[in-house]
Amino acid sequence: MSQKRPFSRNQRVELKIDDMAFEGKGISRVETEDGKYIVFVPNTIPGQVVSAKIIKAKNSYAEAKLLKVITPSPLEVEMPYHPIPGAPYITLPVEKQHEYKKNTTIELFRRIGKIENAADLLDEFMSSPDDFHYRNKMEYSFSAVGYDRNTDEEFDGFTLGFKKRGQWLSVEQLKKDSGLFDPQIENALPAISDYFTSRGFSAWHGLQHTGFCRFLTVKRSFSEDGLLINLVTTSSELDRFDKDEFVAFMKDLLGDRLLGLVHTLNDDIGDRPLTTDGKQNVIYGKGTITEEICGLQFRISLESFFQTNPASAERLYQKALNYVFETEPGSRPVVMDLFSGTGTITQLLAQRSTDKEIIGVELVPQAVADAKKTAKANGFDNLKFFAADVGKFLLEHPEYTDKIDTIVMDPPRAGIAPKTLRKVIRLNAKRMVYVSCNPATQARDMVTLAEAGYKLKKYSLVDQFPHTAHIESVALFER
Ligand SMILES: C[S@@+](CC[C@H](N)C(=O)[O-])C[C@H]1O[C@@H](n2cnc3c(N)ncnc32)[C@H](O)[C@@H]1O
Repeated sequence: MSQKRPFSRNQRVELKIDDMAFEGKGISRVETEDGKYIVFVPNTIPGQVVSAKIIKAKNSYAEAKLLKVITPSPLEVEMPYHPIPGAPYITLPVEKQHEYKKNTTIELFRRIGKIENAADLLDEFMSSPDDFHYRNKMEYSFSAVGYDRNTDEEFDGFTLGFKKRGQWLSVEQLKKDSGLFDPQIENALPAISDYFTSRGFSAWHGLQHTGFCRFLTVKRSFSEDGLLINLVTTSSELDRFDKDEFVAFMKDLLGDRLLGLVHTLNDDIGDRPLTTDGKQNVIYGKGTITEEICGLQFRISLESFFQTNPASAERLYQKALNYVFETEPGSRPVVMDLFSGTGTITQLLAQRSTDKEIIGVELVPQAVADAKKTAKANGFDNLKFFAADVGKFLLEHPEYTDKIDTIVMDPPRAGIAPKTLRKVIRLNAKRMVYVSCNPATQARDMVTLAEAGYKLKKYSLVDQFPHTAHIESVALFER
């Protein structure tokens, strides 16, 4: 039934949040003459009263952007951390976050994936081994335009921290640990800011394209208990920058935990830390770190992709592997890992499946090169990696049809392109284990798989990113 829209675009409204939908979208049910009208407000918590701006107004619902929380929810608890845009639900107890993530994903699989018994097929909801300080990388921005969360105002001044939610210019100075990453480096950010301001260095101004300090990106190895830091600057004030003094300062701050310090020169106006022209110098220690997952060693450079919460990724992978190996392995000779990235799953498959040919297919050549290197270092020689688009690869290799018992696939957030999924189906595998960082696209793909005779047997959900809206899913399909 259509009704009159109670709100128009750009209107500022005050809303009480009643419930939560998939992806952590707060739901406000507004009383109108025609009944209840729904407004979705991402980054809000049931029970909050918020000020929001309508960005889309349809007859049946509207979407709004959070401007400010006016009254907190009775569900929220005090946190000792600096609030950041990347952790909008940190004040909601983790058990409550799990409840919302679980219920909204079940509902999504029911509604979009057409899985009527989605609640019964949930095998396990797995929490992250650590609910706090679980991340292994963070990117901080320097800015000449600051943001003050208390007054909600911008000001001219040197800051180092995270950008204000939803925009790219102003940055709020991170004053202490955010609860997500490494407390030692985050508690030290004010001192790093002071280091540069006391020596008269300027911060990047995103509109004027001027300034020296641009980004501080940090990678952390849990197994080495150390940090690899990349300072990104322009060349504008380079003649005054004393690298040795900066190294000494950082060593003093971090001690033995400083594994490497890289200085990247980036004069591009684009808002990205890494440049393409290679002006990167290791000014202290080493330029890569290593991490361990399920007993395998991975070398991580500044550029390479690696799971952001390794301890939780380990649980996710173990679950995926259990789904692959819990049924009778079958006699077909090939196992395929599609969208294989840096080859983590491929190598874990090789650990447990020595008599099969194991194939990884991944689009990004750099990731494939990393995968080959780590596979060699970990002693696997029954692996083949192809740098190719999955759809194109399958078109060019019809010989794998009927040769596979199990396909593992871990596509990006956008899911699997419909044409590519049809090619995967044509391989005629007996089982598919589908790992997804976006259950919304996985739900869409479930419909295509069901039409092709692949029945969802069970799935597990993994809370890889506590305090955010994200949830990972691993699902087993059988023909
Ligand atoms: C979620 S990641 C998979 C991570 C991988 N399992 C790992 O542990 O490193 C998805 C991967 O799919 C790759 N990708 C995206 N589109 C692709 C395509 N059309 N064909 C092949 N790979 C693709 C991305 O580059 C990315 O590495």
